[in-house]
Amino acid sequence: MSSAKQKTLVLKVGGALLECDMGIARLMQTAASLLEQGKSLVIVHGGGCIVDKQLQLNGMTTEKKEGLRVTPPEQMPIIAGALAGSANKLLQSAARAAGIHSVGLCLGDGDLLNAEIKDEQLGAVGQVTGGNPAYLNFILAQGWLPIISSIALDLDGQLLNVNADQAATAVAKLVDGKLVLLSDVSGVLDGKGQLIPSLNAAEIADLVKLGVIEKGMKVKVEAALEVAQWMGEAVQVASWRDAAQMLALTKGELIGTQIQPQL
Ligand SMILES: Nc1ncnc2c1ncn2[C@@H]1O[C@H](COP(=O)(O)OP(=O)(O)O)[C@@H](O)[C@H]1O
Ligand SMILES: CC(=O)N[C@@H](CCC(=O)OP(=O)(O)O)C(=O)O
Repeated sequence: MSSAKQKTLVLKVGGALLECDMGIARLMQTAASLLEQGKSLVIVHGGGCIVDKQLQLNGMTTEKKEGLRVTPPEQMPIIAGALAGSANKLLQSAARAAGIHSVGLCLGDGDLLNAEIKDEQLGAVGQVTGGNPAYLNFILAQGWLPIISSIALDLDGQLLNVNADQAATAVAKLVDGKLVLLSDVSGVLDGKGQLIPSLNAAEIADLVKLGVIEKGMKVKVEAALEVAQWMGEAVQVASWRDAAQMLALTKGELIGTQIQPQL
């Protein structure tokens, strides 16, 4: 087996998946199939839609700046509850139903990854700093599936809200793994809604300038590009919604858009 095949696969899921029982079940079937093949797998998740709902139920308004949620510290208990609680346990529950032994974590568990305030104007939004893979490696060595939310702790113990694509990027780097970002679209789409099979840094910059790549997808491709550069291999952006892509993933085939490193 080549060393590339032995790399831990980090799958990031988020968005509307958390509101789609069929999508969650298919994701966990895919995970079960990868684990049966002896693959080492980590799931990192978001759940922006659950956060939106919980904040609304609590009479709070919310806004995003360039794809990142402005997080007033008083909203943090609700956001942490939505991501590290509701979303994380929803996925764990589906993992159990698919016969998977999982461990639900946030970025702060076992000091996996530390974080610091990213920008005072965004409030309690975290930017991941260094970490320690020991606890994650222990879980993986048992053959268990870590399911990690994007809630982090700073060195003083303050809870911080990290964008889940950026959290997945940091986890992939931590375990020197392969990263696949699964969203509700089949990959990065061009101005006509067609899938773009491959993108490099210059092409991404052009599409961002033209406004074709925006909002959450801008954060996603920039996170993907950072990991691709760091690892020297492509990061895939694809869809959890697409049954054919999920099947291809279990076969180790390339899916969605390949975000290419600069060689
Ligand atoms: N060029 C693009 N191609 C595909 N999706 C795009 C593009 N530009 C913006 N988007 C938006 O980005 C969304 C995916 O980002 P995001 O909502 O953050 O996903 P997730 O919550 O799954 O991480 C898509 O549903 C789409 O609305
Ligand atoms: C700072 C920031 O934006 N945090 C995100 C974390 C969750 C997330 O990224 O969820 P998706 O993957 O579903 O978008 C948020 O509060 O929505």
